[in-house]
Amino acid sequence: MRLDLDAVSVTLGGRTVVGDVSLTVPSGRFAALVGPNGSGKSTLLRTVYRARRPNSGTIRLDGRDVWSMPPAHAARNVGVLMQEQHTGFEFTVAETVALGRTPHLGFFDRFTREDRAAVTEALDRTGLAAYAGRRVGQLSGGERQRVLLARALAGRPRLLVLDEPTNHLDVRHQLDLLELVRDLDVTVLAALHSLDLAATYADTIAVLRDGRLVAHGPAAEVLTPATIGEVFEVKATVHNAGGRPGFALRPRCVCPDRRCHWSCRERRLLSDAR
Ligand SMILES: Nc1ncnc2c1ncn2[C@@H]1O[C@H](COP(=O)(O)OP(=O)(O)OP(=O)(O)O)[C@@H](O)[C@H]1O
Repeated sequence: MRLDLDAVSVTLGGRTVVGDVSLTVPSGRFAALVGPNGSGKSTLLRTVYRARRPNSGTIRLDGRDVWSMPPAHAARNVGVLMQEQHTGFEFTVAETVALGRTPHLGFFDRFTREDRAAVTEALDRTGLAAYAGRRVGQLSGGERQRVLLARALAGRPRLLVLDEPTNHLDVRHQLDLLELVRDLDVTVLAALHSLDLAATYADTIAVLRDGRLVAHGPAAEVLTPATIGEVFEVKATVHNAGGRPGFALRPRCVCPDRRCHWSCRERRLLSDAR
């Protein structure tokens, strides 16, 4: 499923937090959204899965405006893994994952063989088959994150929107999740904080700063020392890590006293605010 964002802007609290963002993710491709805290990544993702209507601009799935289509149609096509998503802790893993089939069911519909197969497949793919009967409240944060991914996959989406999907996951499960997502035959738009993971798994990287799209393209073209340095305010060196860019990052001093650490940056912000 092709995703097109055209001049998308969102204003919150009188401030433009996403400004005039246009980008395309072709069908089956994986685009990573990177940018500093507060740069508008989550807000932009929310416009795609219909949680936040943009003030202007359009979002199209295979050419159809997401905000004009019936909500159920969007829900059947778009799987979502948000930050800090809440789940009913008293539900079992299987029950939670089964909720991912909701957009496919009418009000009085019963679970069909296809629904059950989709849930089983999602549990298998995320390595959760053995957890099916466990209560979600008894799981670790990382295990719960996998349950939420399984719930998104159970809907057999054609577009996956992921907001920091590797939060709470240990290194192996971060890799497992992104390998799994990359190998699915779906389009992916994922906000990631790790430049290394973005460069390893995404076909293209979209860089946001202050709500604006600074660059979008293959990692080797976009994640340059100059762009990383400017956008994240760090010193970056980029090396070849097995055919894709790898990064060494150090703090960059932005203070008059040239002391590179958080507290001096905080002091500067405080003195600017006074
Ligand atoms: N409801 C709201 N009202 C006012 N401002 C908001 C609201 N929601 C978000 N913001 C602001 O919009 C900006 C973008 O927030 P957003 O959560 O999209 O950033 P982000 O890039 O996802 O950040 P992070 O990496 O920290 O998750 C932030 O400055 C945030 O404070």
